[in-house]
This record gives sequence, structure tokens and C-alpha cells, in this order.
Amino acid sequence: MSPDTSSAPLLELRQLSVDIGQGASAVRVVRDVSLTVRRGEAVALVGESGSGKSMTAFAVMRLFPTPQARVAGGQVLLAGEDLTALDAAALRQVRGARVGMVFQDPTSYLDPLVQVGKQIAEPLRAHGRTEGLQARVVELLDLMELPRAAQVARQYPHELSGGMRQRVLIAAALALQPALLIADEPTTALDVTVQSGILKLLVRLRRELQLGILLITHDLGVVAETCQQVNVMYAGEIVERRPVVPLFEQPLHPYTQGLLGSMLSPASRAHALFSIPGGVPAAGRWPTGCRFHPRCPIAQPGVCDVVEPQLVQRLGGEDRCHFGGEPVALHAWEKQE
Ligand SMILES: Nc1ncnc2c1ncn2[C@@H]1O[C@H](COP(=O)(O)OP(=O)(O)OP(=O)(O)O)[C@@H](O)[C@H]1O
Repeated sequence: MSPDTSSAPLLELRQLSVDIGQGASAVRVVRDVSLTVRRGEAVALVGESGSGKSMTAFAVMRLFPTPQARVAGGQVLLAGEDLTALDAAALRQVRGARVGMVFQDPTSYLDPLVQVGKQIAEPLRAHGRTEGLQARVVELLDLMELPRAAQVARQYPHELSGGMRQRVLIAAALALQPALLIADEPTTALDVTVQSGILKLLVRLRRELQLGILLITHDLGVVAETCQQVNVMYAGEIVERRPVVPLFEQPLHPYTQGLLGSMLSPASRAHALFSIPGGVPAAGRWPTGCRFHPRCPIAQPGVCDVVEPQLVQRLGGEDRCHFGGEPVALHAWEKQE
């Protein structure tokens, strides 16, 4: 089935901002992020560590890892309903039932003392279902392509491989048939062959269940295998947003070009052309003008260090660069080192 892109967005972030801390000491870690996920569509949020991807994902369900973090502005629309207006109890009803979530390290989200089948059934119980739990668990494990599902349901987490544990967590996330899955680095902790199996599973689930997926990753290889739309994030902002094929064929923002050049070659998984020099600035210590300018080989003094670029529509997407579309030569990155 092809994605149903005619329907209203399943998830729409509108000018979403996240702060850590209050008042004068508040640090804005996510600024005015807008993005859309439709049913049957996988949308990537990609960028280096510290760019604000996870904070954006946590903001959807207000499940922040730190109590100091809060949604500071904007809207989170789920099928048109603004989740930022819901109180904690109403939001709990949405979690699991309408939005499933999986994270990087499956081990830390599973109770080592409880059989995995019981853990998959937990969201069903929490939402009041008491009948047919075992059959539903086996059905879910089958859907996750785990052989001998009934037997796996009786096993404990330590008896399963990392890839199997992640499949168990995806099963639990989808137990209540949510329309949206948020997956934050779901394969980062797994080795490459296991990673590829999980990505194929996500692609199949997206197609068969018409699932919308928001996939958070630092790895453009993962994006290429899985997603239709890509949002590139840097220093708390979206810097480029385009469908996956044009993004890979002709990246417009120098940061996207840098990320692509620093990807491991798919053939060898070994040699990247280079790595982008420097690192993402600490939250709140954003450079003036374009936040990427200190690392950018084509930054122009007097422009990029002074004027904040806005997202501009270009070539079927958007990018935030005063000189967007200018190809950055390989040697220009090397000179930056
Ligand atoms: N618990 C916390 N307390 C204070 N600041 C935090 C906390 N967690 C994250 N941050 C800051 O918020 C900013 C965004 O972090 P976030 O985790 O969203 O980035 P990310 O792109 O998802 O990176 P990673 O892949 O490493 O998780 C970073 O500057 C980070 O230092």
C-alpha cells in the first residue's frame, strides 16, 4: 500500500519550542520546530548528538528526561488535537493508545524479572483490557517476526538477544494499535546486521499498518533505508527539510552536505570522506547569525556571523542558509580542520 498522504497530518508540530530551566536561567534547546508526519509515512529527524532531536521527540508526549524541561511554545497536534493543552491524566490516555514509543537501549526499558509476554500485555491491562491477552501477545510477537512466539512470550529479557528485545519493545509499543510510533535511535545499540532487520521490520509495519513513524537518528544510513521525509536538525533548529531522494541527491544546506560526506560508505561501512570539524555548541551558547557558521566552509563574514537565516522554500523543500544550494567542495571541509 502506498502512503495515504492525502489525509490530514497525523502529527503536526507547529513552532514547537522546549526550554530547560525557568525564567532568566532558561535555556532554549529546541526553537520553533515545525514538522509533519502523515499516516503510512516515516519521517526522520536527523542531526548530531546535542542538536535537540530527543527533546523534540520527548515534547510530543511531555515525557522529558529531566523535570526542568518544558514545552515553552508552539503546538503538538495529533490528528488535529493539541496535546499541549491536555492535562497529565488526559495525556496518559494518549500514550500507548494513540502514540507508541521505542528508545535506544531496549534493556533499560524491560523489567529483568518479568516474562516478556507479560510486559507486552502491560499496556493492554493498563487500558482496561482483561480478555484474550495471551492470544494478542502471541499475535504481536508473530507480527514482529519472532519465531516460536508462544515460547518467547514466556522468556525473560536476559534470555533474548538485543534485536529480539527491541522487537519485544516494538510489540509493546504497538499493542494498543497506535497510529503513530516515535522511535528514538531504535537501532543505535544494535550491531549492523541486527539493525538492518529492525529497520526492515519498521518499513513493513509502516506499510501494513499504515503507521506514521517519527524516527530520531544521527545516522543518515538509517534514514535512507527507512524514511520518506527528512528533517535535518542543528543546534535546536530545523536547517533543512526535504523528501529523502532529493535530499541525498542534492543536499542544499552545508550541514546536510557535511553529514552526507561524513556518512560511512554503504559498500564498506568503513570509509567516510571526512568528518565535520568541531561539534554542536552547548545549548544556549549559540553563535550569532547562523548557528552553523563557525563550522561552515562557505560562511561569509559580515553575513553568516551576523544575520540569522530563515527557512526558505527551495527545490521542493526548505533550508535555512544564506547561500543554500551552493555545493561545498571536499577540500573546503578539509581546510576547516
Ligand atoms: N537532562 C538534561 N539537562 C540539561 N540539559 C539537557 C538534558 N538533556 C539534554 N540536554 C541538552 O539539551 C540539548 C538537546 O539535547 P537532545 O538530547 O535533545 O539532543 P539530541 O540531538 O537528541 O542528542 P543525543 O542523540 O545525544 O540524545 C543539548 O544541548 C543537551 O545538552
